[in-house]
Amino acid sequence: MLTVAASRNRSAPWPPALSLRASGQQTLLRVTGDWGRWQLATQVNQGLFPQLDMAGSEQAQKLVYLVTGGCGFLGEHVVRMLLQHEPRLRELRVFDLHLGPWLEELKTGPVQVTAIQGDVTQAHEVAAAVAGAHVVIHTAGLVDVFGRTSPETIHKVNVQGTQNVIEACVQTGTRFLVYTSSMEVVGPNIKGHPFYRGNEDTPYEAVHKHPYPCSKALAEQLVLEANGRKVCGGLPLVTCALRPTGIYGEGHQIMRDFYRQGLRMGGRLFRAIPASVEHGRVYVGNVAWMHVLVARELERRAALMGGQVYFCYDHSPYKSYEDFNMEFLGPCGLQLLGTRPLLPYWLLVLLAALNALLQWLLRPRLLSAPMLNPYTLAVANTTFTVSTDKAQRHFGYKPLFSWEESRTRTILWVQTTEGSAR
Ligand SMILES: NC(=O)c1ccc[n+]([C@@H]2O[C@H](COP(=O)([O-])OP(=O)(O)OC[C@H]3O[C@@H](n4cnc5c(N)ncnc54)[C@H](O)[C@@H]3O)[C@@H](O)[C@H]2O)c1
Ligand SMILES: CC(C)CCC[C@@H](C)[C@H]1CC[C@H]2[C@@H]3[C@H](O)C=C4C[C@@H](O)CC[C@]4(C)[C@H]3CC[C@]12C
Repeated sequence: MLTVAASRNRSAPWPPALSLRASGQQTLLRVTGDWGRWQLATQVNQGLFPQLDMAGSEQAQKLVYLVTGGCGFLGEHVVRMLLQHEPRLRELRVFDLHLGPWLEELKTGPVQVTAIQGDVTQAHEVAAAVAGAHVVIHTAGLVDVFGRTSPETIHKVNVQGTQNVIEACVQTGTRFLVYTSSMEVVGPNIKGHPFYRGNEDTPYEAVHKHPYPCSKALAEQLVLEANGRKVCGGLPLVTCALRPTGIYGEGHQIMRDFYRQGLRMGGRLFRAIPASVEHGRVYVGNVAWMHVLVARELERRAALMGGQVYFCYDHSPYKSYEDFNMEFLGPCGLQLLGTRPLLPYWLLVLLAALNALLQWLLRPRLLSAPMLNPYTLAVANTTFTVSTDKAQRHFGYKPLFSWEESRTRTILWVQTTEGSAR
């Protein structure tokens, strides 16, 4: 018999903990949450759902994986996905500048989870973490399009950090490197050219000025050029890069910010971008799943996949940035007002420029950075969507989560994490 139990405790009254039990004995599925996080802690790591293990549980647990940035928005999903779907794992190293407390709960399963507090800009720390790993999934990065961090720091973390990861692989003999790149490596470009449902081979003039896309483009290039380099022991390094579009899902900070902003404005948001501008989005669970599959298949299909780039995609609908957000914020009680932008575009451009000027004048004293600046406006206002099947052709990727599931999970997350804020 299956029972579902909900519990609330005084110190963390929301969200409630839900558990699914078989015959009143063993907990099969536990959904917990705390004030800042939505956590889905399945017991797959403890061997209760062997049928979910996609790679066949008969294989010995022998592999060591390292996930850099493993405590970030995407990184946490990659870590949890690996524990669920990579039965050959013996040890999972989670490397991050800031370690999350949720890592503790993962340490009780059969896979050794090793938390490593470290900085990718420190070559010796990276080399120590990489030594002995079979696969490195490099998601660590500084994601800043709001001008909170200096261009030098963004370059140091995203480019020098990636170079350190590559050199560590070469020095220590690690052969498989998966890099989390970004759609921003391609575009939108500074000329505002649309990229309409393009694929990895669609010609596009990729010209950047902003430090974030520049750094991601350089880092991706380093990773791809490193493919085939001889690592310690003489075998070739196999690398590839995944390019997510705008990721959404449980833990997405910007979605949370929009929700809070809507609540502050009495449940209303005002349309700023025309509904006809399509912005590519992909569910975090599917992006994580792509990382797991690439990491698994890179050895067997090295000749095909080495040095390749793959957009991350799923069945999320093509919509404008704001209309897409409303798929989640609508069911949470927010309304997007206007079928057309409230302000004329020239005024938005002016406001964005004013924000940038103020930020420049007040630096380094300005602690919070506005969402609207010339760069974010250009990205939100330029069509950029992908339509491709390259990942399916090369390594059999199919989205693990349907659009309905991705949507439901995201709505639940917004409701639970922000329930207390109302
Ligand atoms: N969020 C998106 O929409 C999106 C889209 C495309 C690509 N990406 C890429 O995905 C990756 C993860 O992004 P995210 O959205 O999860 O961002 P995030 O900020 O949530 O995660 C990044 C993680 O990297 C860690 N990190 C930062 N600097 C570090 C350093 N010097 N040393 C070690 N760790 C460090 C952070 O502590 C954080 O945990 C990034 O490389 C980003 O460029 C993100
Ligand atoms: C004009 C305002 C009303 C809206 C501003 C929205 C803006 C903050 C959003 C729009 C598009 C977003 C980016 C996009 O989803 C893709 C990426 C790629 C990824 O590598 C990093 C994040 C980033 C740049 C998103 C940042 C937030 C953006 C610009």
